[in-house]
Parts: sequence; structure tokens; C-alpha cells
Amino acid sequence: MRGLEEPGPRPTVTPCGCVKPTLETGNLLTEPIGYLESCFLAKNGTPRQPSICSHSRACLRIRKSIFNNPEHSLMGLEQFSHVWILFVFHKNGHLSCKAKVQPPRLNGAKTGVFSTRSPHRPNAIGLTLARLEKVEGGAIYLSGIDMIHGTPVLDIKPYIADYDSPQNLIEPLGDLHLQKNQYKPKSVSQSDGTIDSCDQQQLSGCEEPQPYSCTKEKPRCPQDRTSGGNDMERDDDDTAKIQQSSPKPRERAADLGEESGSGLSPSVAEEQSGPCHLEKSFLEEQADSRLRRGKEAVVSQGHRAELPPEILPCPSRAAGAAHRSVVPAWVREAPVATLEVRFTPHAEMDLEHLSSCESGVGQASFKYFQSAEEVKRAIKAVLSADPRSVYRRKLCQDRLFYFTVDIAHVTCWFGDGFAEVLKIKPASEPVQMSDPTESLVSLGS
Ligand SMILES: C[S@@+](CC[C@H](N)C(=O)[O-])C[C@H]1O[C@@H](n2cnc3c(N)ncnc32)[C@H](O)[C@@H]1O
Repeated sequence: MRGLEEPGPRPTVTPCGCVKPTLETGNLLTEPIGYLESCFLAKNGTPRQPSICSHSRACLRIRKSIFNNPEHSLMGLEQFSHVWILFVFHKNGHLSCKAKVQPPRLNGAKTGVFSTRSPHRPNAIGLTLARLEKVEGGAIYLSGIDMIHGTPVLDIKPYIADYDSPQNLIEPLGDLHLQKNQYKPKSVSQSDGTIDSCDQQQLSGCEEPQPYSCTKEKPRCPQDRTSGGNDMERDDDDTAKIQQSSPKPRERAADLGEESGSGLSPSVAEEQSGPCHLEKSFLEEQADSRLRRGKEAVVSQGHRAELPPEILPCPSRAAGAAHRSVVPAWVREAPVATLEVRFTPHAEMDLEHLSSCESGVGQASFKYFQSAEEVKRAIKAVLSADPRSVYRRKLCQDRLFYFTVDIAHVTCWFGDGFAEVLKIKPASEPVQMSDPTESLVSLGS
């Protein structure tokens, strides 16, 4: 019998060594459906997950090269409040990636790339759940995004809680029994079928995806485009070699993305958005687990560590957990507390000046935000989550940090438990194009 890893037709390799894309082998030649126009100009300061900055805004125009009538492809989408955006991490700099990465939440420790939201992954594909603000012609307007300006978008799919959220899945009991009997992971038998080692945490609150609101704010959208390019780079033995075939839970899970750099706990945590209908006995069980975990948590600080190699039974497959989503505790246990964000009087004046420029003719104007207050909220959200890499946080405490939100180029510094905005100047960097059919427009003054 032919295994799944060896599918029938092999990809055709051309004389130059390129792999000819074929759908059956999964060698897909992608063509972006559009390039994101985002309020974040560069990776620095871009939220690590969309939940960090709900004010962040973006616009995606479907390219006419994909559909003659882009608006046809968006028909009906306005009935959804949230959408999944599949995109390419086009500014990764290279296409190879490592099997183990260091997500910021692990404070320098490593874990398998597929247990993180690291941008550095074999196919450099990102997945973001964004709020759909509005659909207008062939464009969609989004908020709560974590992608930079110029990001090539591959697909849009509606978020459907019934399908996309485990606690909303309703399976007949019979199916559940069948699944349990059919799926016997090796790891469970190796640990005598118990899940003791996968301690679970019941988290407070039951956040349901927010219902669609008709009182949506009107985001703006620029015409700009940014180009992206990928350099090929070889990595070590532990690195996947990539062949390029051609040219809501909020305030959580924020640092899953890899840093090209916490405490480790073998425990797992149930999603905060998890079921509101948990039985009392389970809740009590979790309270005990929390107490146990307090004693058991393994904290590695200041040195690199790896996740323990033991094979743990997967918590989502444990009996009775079919409708709960579970994440490791490190996802929730941020290595740093939320920072207080301050603005110096000078920075406040800068922002005022920037917004007064906005009303002036021919001056800079906010492209994604409607007021200085909104920009301020976005800056606060970004900084309070501490956007610095582990390296910067640990070794460069007193250094300046820069990032751009909309047309505001922000200079700040980090102190003990706070971030202070020192300067806000108009961003003047010209935005490069990705889509050669579009005209070059500069972002900022
Ligand atoms: C950790 S990733 C998570 C993205 C997505 N939510 C996911 O889970 O796949 C978010 C980070 O990717 C980086 N990023 C965003 N857009 C990018 C792009 N087009 N190319 C490379 N890196 C990007 C930014 O530094 C941002 O903080």
C-alpha cells in the first residue's frame, strides 16, 4: 500500500532544478489574492497576535488579476464578523526554518515549530483571525491584525465558530465513542493511559466570539503597496530545506511567534474561550490541578532550555475533553507582566501636532485611524504587551525602540515595568510596491 508521504505523481523537476508545481503533490504555485495595506509598516512593533491590538487596521483589495470582478468573490462575506486571513510571511528574509524555535513566551527556551505561531516555518504561511469591519466593492477592511504593510494574502475564509471553535462542536455521543475507540495514541499507552502528567488549567471567563456589530467604525485605507522579497538561506541539520517553486480570545497567546529567540511548564491550560458548560466536578478537578501545578511548574530563567522530551498524552484526546480546547500553560504565562505605558509631554505634543497636521491641507494624515486618541490607544496596546525580543528585553534594557503605526513613527524606551514614549514624528519612509501593476505611493508625508 502506498503511504501518504509517497503520493503517486512525483513533482516534475525541471533542468534548472526547480520543482514544477502540481496540485496533487501539494507543490502549489501560489498567487496572492492581494497585498495587505496595514497600519504597521515593519515587523518591529507589530503585535505578535491580533488580540494584542484590536485597534490595528488594514485593508485588502482583491487583485483584478485574480478575479475580473473582485467584488463577486466577496459576495456574502459581509455577513460574517470575523475572517481567517492566510498570508505569507514575506519579510522573513529566507525560506528555510528550524525544527525547534524560541517563542518569546518561552523566554529563550526551545520548542517544536509546529507548537508555535512562529513566522519561521516550512511554508512561511501565517494565519490570523481578524475582525471584518466592512466589505466595500472588491476590498475588505479589517481590524485586530498582526501583519505588516505589503503582506501577500493567499486566502480569506469566514470564521465560523460552530466549525472553528472546539467548544462549539456538537458531536453525537456515538461518534465520540467511536473516535475514542479508534484513536489510541502510542503516547497514552506508554503512560498507562493516564493524563496525570498533562495537568490542566481551568481559566476564568468564557469569551465567546463577539457578535457582529452594525455600529462599526469606518477605517480608512491607503493606496500604498509594499514589496517583499525572500532570500534563500541554508540552515543547520535541524533545518527544513525549502524549495521555492516560484517567484478570539483576547490578550492571550500573544507571544507564540518565534524570535530569532520562560518558564517551561509541562502543564496545559484550557482555552479561556473554552466551554461555559463545564461540569462542576471538572471545575473542581481543575482547581486541584492549579494548586498542584503551582508546585510543579518548571521555570527556566536566563538560560536556554528545551521542552522535556517525554511523550505526553495529548490532552485534547483525553476522555471527556473532546469539546475543550487545551493549550500548554506557557502560552498563558507571559515571561513579562503587562507594561505601563507613559507618554512624555513632548510625545503628547508631537501627537497633537501630528493630528493637527492631519486637518491641514497637503499635510500628513492618518490613513488607518480617525483620531490621535485612536493612534494613542494603538501605541499603548502595542507597548503594553512588550514587543521587544527576548534578547532586547534581557540585554538591552535601556536601549531605544522604534516602530511605526500608521504615519506615526514612535520612539520609546523601556524601564522597569513600563514603556515610555519619547517622540512621535511623521513617518516618511516611502513604501515599496509588491504588486507591479499598482502605482508607487509613499506612506506618510
Ligand atoms: C508571531 S506572527 C503570528 C502571525 C499569525 N497570527 C499566525 O499565528 O500565523 C506575528 C509576527 O509576525 C511578524 N510579521 C507580520 N507580518 C509579517 C510578514 N509579512 N513577513 C514577516 N513577518 C511578519 C510580525 O513581527 C508579527 O509580530
